[in-house]
Amino acid sequence: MLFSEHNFNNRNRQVGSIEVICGSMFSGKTEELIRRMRRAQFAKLKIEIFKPSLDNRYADKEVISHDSNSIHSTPINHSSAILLLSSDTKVIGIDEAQFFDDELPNVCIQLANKGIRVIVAGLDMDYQGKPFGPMPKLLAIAEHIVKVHAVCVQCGAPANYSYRFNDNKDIVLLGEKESYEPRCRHCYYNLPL
Ligand SMILES: Nc1ncnc2c1ncn2[C@@H]1O[C@H](COP(=O)(O)OP(=O)(O)O)[C@@H](O)[C@H]1O
Ligand SMILES: Cc1cn([C@H]2C[C@H](O)[C@@H](COP(=O)(O)O)O2)c(=O)[nH]c1=O
Ligand SMILES: [Zn+2]
Repeated sequence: MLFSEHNFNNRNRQVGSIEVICGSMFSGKTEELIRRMRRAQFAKLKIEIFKPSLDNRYADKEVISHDSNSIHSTPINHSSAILLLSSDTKVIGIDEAQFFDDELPNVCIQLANKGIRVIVAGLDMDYQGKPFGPMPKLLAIAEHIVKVHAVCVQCGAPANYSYRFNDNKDIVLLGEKESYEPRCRHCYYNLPL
């Protein structure tokens, strides 16, 4: 099993954990997060999903995938709000984790140590191919990691990078297909054939 849906140990204690879903844009991170959260709902577990309030691309109170799948979420300004807003919750989902503050890994540790299953989705790299925000720390502390891949729009290979085709140099620049496309290593770095 890639991740643990049964969060009880053999002493029947509830055991928390941290799962990370990472990859480029359009790789299916949000779809995978929604899939896992829905399965937890089917298991009648109390769930909560959080996203950074700066990511208001499609909707304020929903996480929406590029395929228009959606699930209710709570926008927050700082990761510490998750600790206040998640009483009795058994499974917590966090989308667009790359935009959160550096406290997010600590918050996830506190939640997991309380027995909560924490599922985090985010871009591992920014458009420059550099580690993005708190993602490297989250990957280091996670029990379970899955890296998903989009399809390179240039050549059809699995894509690991988010290529930005405008001149804006800010690390944070919300956008979709008008500004970004997923690319494989060859096409991202324009390597010779
Ligand atoms: N180049 C592409 N490769 C893969 N999926 C793509 C591509 N372009 C659009 N999509 C769509 O994006 C969906 C994944 O969306 P989403 O889960 O929101 O991705 P992420 O959260 O990783 O950006 C796919 O199921 C597919 O419908
Ligand atoms: C690479 C990169 C992306 N962003 C922004 C663009 C989108 O608004 C989100 C990523 O969304 P997705 O669900 O993973 O498709 O992040 C950015 O601000 N800076 C970047 O370098
Ligand atoms: Zn390619």
